[in-house]
Amino acid sequence: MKTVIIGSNHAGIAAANTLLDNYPGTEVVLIDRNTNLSYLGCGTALWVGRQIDGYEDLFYTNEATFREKGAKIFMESSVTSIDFNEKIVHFENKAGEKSEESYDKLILATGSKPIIPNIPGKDLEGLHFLKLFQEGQEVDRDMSRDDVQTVAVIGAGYIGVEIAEAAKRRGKNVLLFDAMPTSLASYYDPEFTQHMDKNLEANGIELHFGELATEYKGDKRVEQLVTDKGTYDVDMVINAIGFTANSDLGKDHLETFRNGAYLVDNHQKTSDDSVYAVGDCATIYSNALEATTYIALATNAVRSGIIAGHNVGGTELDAIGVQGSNGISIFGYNMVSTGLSVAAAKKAEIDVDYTDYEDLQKPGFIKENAPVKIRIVYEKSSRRIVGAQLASTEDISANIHMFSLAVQEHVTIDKLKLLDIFFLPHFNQPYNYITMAALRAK
Ligand SMILES: Cc1cc2nc3c(=O)[nH]c(=O)nc-3n(C[C@H](O)[C@H](O)[C@H](O)COP(=O)(O)OP(=O)(O)OC[C@H]3O[C@@H](n4cnc5c(N)ncnc54)[C@H](O)[C@@H]3O)c2cc1C
Ligand SMILES: NC(=O)c1ccc[n+]([C@@H]2O[C@H](COP(=O)([O-])OP(=O)(O)OC[C@H]3O[C@@H](n4cnc5c(N)ncnc54)[C@H](O)[C@@H]3O)[C@@H](O)[C@H]2O)c1
Repeated sequence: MKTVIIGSNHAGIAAANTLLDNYPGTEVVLIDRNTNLSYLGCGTALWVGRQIDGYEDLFYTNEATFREKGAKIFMESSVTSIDFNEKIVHFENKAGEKSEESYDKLILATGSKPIIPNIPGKDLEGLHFLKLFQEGQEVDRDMSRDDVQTVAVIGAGYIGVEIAEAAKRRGKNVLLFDAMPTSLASYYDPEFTQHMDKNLEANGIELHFGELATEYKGDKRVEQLVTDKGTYDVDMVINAIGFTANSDLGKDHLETFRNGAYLVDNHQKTSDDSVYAVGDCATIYSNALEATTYIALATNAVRSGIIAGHNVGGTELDAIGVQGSNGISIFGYNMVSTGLSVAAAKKAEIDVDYTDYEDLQKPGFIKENAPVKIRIVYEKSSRRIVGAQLASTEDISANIHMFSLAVQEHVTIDKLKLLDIFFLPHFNQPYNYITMAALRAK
């Protein structure tokens, strides 16, 4: 059997490795238009902000590894069209030479693309996006210019907040804009984001929330950013207002979600029996929403690639859904969340309650210690946990995995009240904040 995989980043790589490692004799062809594969975008802000030495270690595999495993791989080759009836993929390399590959099964792993603000001045120099490795390089180069003193970041989601920190670490004046009244509004409730916002301000980032960019102004290069509330002199702009699915190749043939992502079943199969879709170009099932949705994360890309790989290889494997678990660490302030915030539940018309608690991570007699804030969100009628948020300068990140499982398994808030949680002063308190939050639930 021959499988063609379009897109060889996290999702395509996971699908290819699953097939090559578990199904000997299977024929795998990978096609990607980029020069590189496996770039961990999560490292861009660390590298641009000089928290790590360089970008070299942000790649975890390469073309040669796939060749050694027996795959055919075409880099710098763009798929231009797919004949879904004849099962042929047409592609073109950078020299303009056209080729084609037939398939028995096709895996679409074409990922996502940044949403481009469609406002006047969008073709000026000094405007950036942050998706590809090459875009990270351009941002890094621009930040190295002496005449770049003020950087505007539009979108205070994950990319925006991370790159704002990086720009500040590079000594720039940083202005951070978002349409919402706080940073990270898609992931946390205001009771949590207010702490991140204070943290950003305390570290010298100028916040402009509830403000919409309307125009970029400049001669050749951007010089001003105009919003609905003011005009700002800027030397560089980084746009980070979210991703949308890159489904150009199959959107006329396959069923799609409201944002254009390929609709997939729990085997990652699309509406065409021979075609699978994985990662950021596909939908995903949310256990919190109990519905199909879209969540662009590397973690989901890898898992969905594994699922498609096995199903294509001949082992039936069902996706178990996701919670969209995520985390961020900015100037030493750590936040993690899973499932739905109260605001997200409200938007999805799920009637929820929540329980909050705040305490020191460890007993008071331990010197290296800091407060932890927790919120657990649960559905009023069923009492199932639908989400959790934690924040602290302590590393509280691993707690969120348990809440992810709780959401996945529809555990009720009442089940959490007497859960056996160990105590050791080096790590936590006998009256654990998770227990205390659960006990306080209405
Ligand atoms: C700056 C940044 C930081 C991030 N941080 C995190 C994080 O900390 N944690 C996390 O979980 N996620 C993070 N993400 C999100 C994560 O990177 C994406 O969810 C992930 O890359 C999705 O993987 P993918 O393989 O589905 O798609 P993509 O990474 O978008 O890859 C798609 C591939 O398809 C190729 N392709 C597309 N069209 C064609 C075509 N026509 N022909 C040939 N090839 C094609 C592209 O060249 C690309 O290589 C971050 C993203 C960015 C940009
Ligand atoms: N730490 C992590 O896990 C991590 C890090 C980076 C990226 N990612 C993922 O990559 C994807 C893309 O990240 P992202 O930061 O671009 O998206 P995002 O969805 O996290 O944030 C986009 C932000 O832009 C704002 N926005 C939207 N339209 C706007 C407009 N017109 N003007 C001003 N603000 C506007 C939104 O309110 C939101 O806060 C996301 O799925 C994200 O979860 C994850």
